[in-house]
Amino acid sequence: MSTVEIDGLSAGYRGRTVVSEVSAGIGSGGWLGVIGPNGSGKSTLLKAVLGLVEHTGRVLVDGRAVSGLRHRDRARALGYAPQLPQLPVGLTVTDYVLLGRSPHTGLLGRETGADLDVVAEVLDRLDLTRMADRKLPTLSGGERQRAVLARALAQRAGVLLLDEPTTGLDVGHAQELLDLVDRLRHERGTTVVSTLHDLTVAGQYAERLLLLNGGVVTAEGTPEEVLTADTLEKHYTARISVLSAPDGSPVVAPVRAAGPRQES
Ligand SMILES: Nc1ncnc2c1ncn2[C@@H]1O[C@H](COP(=O)(O)OP(=O)(O)OP(=O)(O)O)[C@@H](O)[C@H]1O
Repeated sequence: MSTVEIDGLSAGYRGRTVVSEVSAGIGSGGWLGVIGPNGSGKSTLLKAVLGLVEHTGRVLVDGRAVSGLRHRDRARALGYAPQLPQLPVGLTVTDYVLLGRSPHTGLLGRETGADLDVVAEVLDRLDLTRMADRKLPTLSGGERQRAVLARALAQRAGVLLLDEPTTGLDVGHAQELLDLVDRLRHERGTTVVSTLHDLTVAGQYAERLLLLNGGVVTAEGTPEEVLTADTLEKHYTARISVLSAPDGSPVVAPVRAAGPRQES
């Protein structure tokens, strides 16, 4: 159960600003989807929320400035699954996911039975139990991606920051993972901020979407408000139709350029 307030957040690398003046508020148990074309600043925005890159502006979790939190408290408040994590080669899946428990372990850093229970539950929910003893480099891309998520979920933070969590996952595992995150938000009030490239999926899960282009917010609102053909064609430089799913949610369909088709 955590609220997040992002206030005038700008961020960049070596003096070059790549995210400018982003503000957004997310209520407890809310899901903000951050969308935008490649290089628009989505990952940088998540890293700035975590305080991992140079930034100005404020991020408040439950009214407390993230910049003022000690490392351990920050890790209890914010769980993070990066897009391209460095995976320690020697660790098994269980050892790696246990790292997510480190903000909760005692001074001696020893895990308890309760920590192991959390890890076992997360592995089960992400369909990783069969691989619990495997070394990370032996996993497929999609299995590795799920292990990264498992570690973030094991942190049991009030806020989850997920950077492209479904990259490399087949449609079934992607759905399973997003359904799991959705359940956490309903069961525990976990607040979610995620980047997502699949715009239809972004609209299915996020309550609100924030569209970045060139590091600035170019649209913000409900999926129905943001996922319009006009807005997407303009900001993605793409040909797009927005259809309506049986439940009324937007389906973003790319449209092939007119031209001769290869006949068989
Ligand atoms: N470590 C870095 N050092 C310097 N520039 C960086 C660094 N990381 C990202 N950038 C630059 O910042 C800009 C925003 O990158 P970012 O990764 O935030 O975009 P993104 O929207 O997440 O992109 P994608 O959809 O391709 O993952 C890009 O121009 C990128 O080249």
